[in-house]
Amino acid sequence: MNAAQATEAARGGLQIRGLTVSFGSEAKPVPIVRGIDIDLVPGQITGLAGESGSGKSMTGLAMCGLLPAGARTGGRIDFDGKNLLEASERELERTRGTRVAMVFQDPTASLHPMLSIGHQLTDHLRVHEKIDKRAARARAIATLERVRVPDPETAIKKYPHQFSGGQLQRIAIAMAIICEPEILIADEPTTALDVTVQAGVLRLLRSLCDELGLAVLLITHDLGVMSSLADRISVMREGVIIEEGPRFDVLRRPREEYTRALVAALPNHEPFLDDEPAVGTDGAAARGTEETA
Ligand SMILES: Nc1ncnc2c1ncn2[C@@H]1O[C@H](COP(=O)(O)OP(=O)(O)OP(=O)(O)O)[C@@H](O)[C@H]1O
Repeated sequence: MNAAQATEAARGGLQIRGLTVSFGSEAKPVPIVRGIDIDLVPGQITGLAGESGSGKSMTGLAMCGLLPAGARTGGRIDFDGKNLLEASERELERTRGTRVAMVFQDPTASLHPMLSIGHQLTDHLRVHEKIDKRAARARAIATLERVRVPDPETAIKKYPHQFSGGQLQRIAIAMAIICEPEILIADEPTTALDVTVQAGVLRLLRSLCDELGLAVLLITHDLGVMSSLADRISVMREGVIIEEGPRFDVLRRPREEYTRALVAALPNHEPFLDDEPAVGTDGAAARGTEETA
């Protein structure tokens, strides 16, 4: 580790530098991510916005060592003094789900349909921590409480099909945070949800970020989602970050034509143009009423 990396490691969070992801052969590479920099800071939500196919998900997957077979990477993903791109599969297994966790668009992707919620939460915990069954059950209940799943004592006995989409996403978030990770990557976490429950899940992410000091990467094509949540926003286009900055700078004074078009396309973008932010960068809205549907 050089001096600069040692300083970053001491600061915590995660730093992506010059990340590239490509497919195809070495002779004919198809670049997907073309040398991007992103900082994930404890207690902050970093938004990664951009249209479909711009490389957002590949960026998130690279951070977890979950890129599809055939993907080639370059650059660095520095976490705790190590470049995750050079980590062995064993090291990645130890990190993934415990220190760097991911939530996907479809919560059922991280839940087994035939196992009770309690079984899945405690199994996941006990794979990674030396903890007896009773203590694991208590942690599962406490984590479900933290993500505002009603009646956790009953919920742990139920199966995924017995919950609504919004509740399932909360349970998937519980799976992601039960081992107390430092980094949470949320890839389109509300895209599949009914609009009436989206806001509640987003507020939950904000409050977890604030309460647990999580460094969150929020990936979404929907700039509207960022507008109420992210501290900083990076806008990605064709594998490149074309604009980056504090949320209200990016939304109110976009420098790039592409970002301006994204902002203009929002159905109701007036709040971002107000002098007073609709939601403070300190996550004020997150502390408001939180529906749990
Ligand atoms: N296994 C693969 N081989 C080759 N190209 C791939 C593979 N998987 C994904 N891609 C390409 O990588 C590009 C970026 O995909 P990515 O999923 O990161 O985009 P995105 O910005 O997250 O968009 P979306 O919101 O649609 O998921 C896409 O053009 C896709 O076709």
